[in-house]
Amino acid sequence: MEQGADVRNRIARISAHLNPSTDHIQVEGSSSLWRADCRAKGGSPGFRVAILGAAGGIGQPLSMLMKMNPFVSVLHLYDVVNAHGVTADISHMDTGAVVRGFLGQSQLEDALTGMDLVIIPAGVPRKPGMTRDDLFNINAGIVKTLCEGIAKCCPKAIVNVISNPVNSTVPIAAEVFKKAGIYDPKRLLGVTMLDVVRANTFVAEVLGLDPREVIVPVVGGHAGVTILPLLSQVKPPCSFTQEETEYLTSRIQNGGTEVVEAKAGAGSATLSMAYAAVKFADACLRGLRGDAGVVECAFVSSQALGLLSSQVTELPFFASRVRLGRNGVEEIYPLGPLNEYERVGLEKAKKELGGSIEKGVSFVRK
Ligand SMILES: NC(=O)c1ccc[n+]([C@@H]2O[C@H](COP(=O)([O-])OP(=O)(O)OC[C@H]3O[C@@H](n4cnc5c(N)ncnc54)[C@H](O)[C@@H]3O)[C@@H](O)[C@H]2O)c1
Ligand SMILES: O=C(O)C[C@H](O)C(=O)O
Repeated sequence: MEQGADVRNRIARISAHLNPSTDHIQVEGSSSLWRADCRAKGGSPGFRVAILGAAGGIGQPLSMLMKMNPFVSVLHLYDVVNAHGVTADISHMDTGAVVRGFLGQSQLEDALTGMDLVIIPAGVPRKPGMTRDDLFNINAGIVKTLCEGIAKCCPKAIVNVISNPVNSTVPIAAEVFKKAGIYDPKRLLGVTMLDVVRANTFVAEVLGLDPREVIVPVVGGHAGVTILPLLSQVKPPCSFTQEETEYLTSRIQNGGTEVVEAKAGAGSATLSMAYAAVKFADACLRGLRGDAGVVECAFVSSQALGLLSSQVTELPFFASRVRLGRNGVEEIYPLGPLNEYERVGLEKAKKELGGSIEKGVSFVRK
């Protein structure tokens, strides 16, 4: 049995590692004290993950799901509102990760220091009648500021950008990192997983299959015609009529708008996005851990591997199937054989994508 003085000493040692306003660790008996002590020193195995925009519609369910992820040992929840409320709530879940909350710009650096993976769902969502590009004026500045913090505090972290318009916010992040001299294209990934999740679901419906059995590669970008599902490469192998192809392509490209309209002014996809973001983050962590054969679609620099020969298109960024590993993107797969319908779609996608990328680049360079 520990004596009173020993317990007090332990509390004093733990306190030295904790911020009482942000850390939520149960301190009851000697065994829980010991656990808290180990974790406060980063003693438990696993990755350190920060979510920026953690109190939002995506941020909250994403935080909850990341708290359930067995690869996560430390979870930092940052927002400009309600970060501590969400943190207190999530910290009561009896899973392994230690959760800490950070509120407002003055705590951004503490939120980011030492992180292995940073997920960014911060920013405003669409309302009916808006395009994702209509969010640029507000979200570009938010992403820029957050990435400046990443460059300073965790330059080696893998960064998952969710904030729209992804086709522009990822180039913004790249430019910020270049300016800071820490840009590693392998570590910056735009999250297009929701397009894949939707494509798997809609294709499975048409084929009468379980969506978990279906894999649809979706390439290009994350807005309207830039979302290019490759229905000729669906697994398991199958074929579609022209009518099915047109229906599926249009439904996948307009999936976001379908949700925005159904929510009728109350925002855009949050729950399915949190699911998709966690699926993607989990893949990034499995890659970091050294698992083999982790392949997902993501919007990445076409030169992520520093080899012009690996460039999928002439554009500087493009969503492709990528293999994830210890350094982030380890391999970018070529588009593979496209049918005529997909070749036409690719040309449309590239035209729009080029302008969106350029808009992001010049926002930082101006
Ligand atoms: N990539 C995708 O597939 C995809 C899917 C759905 C939504 N999105 C995008 O994700 C973003 C967030 O959507 P949402 O529904 O969660 O919105 P939301 O408004 O519900 O939440 C956004 C959160 O960001 C926070 N925030 C704002 N400025 C911030 C800053 N400077 N630093 C930190 N946090 C800040 C807000 O306080 C809020 O909590 C939107 O831009 C939306 O378009 C992307
Ligand atoms: O459609 C939106 O504005 C949000 C997101 O990009 C989505 O695809 O659901």
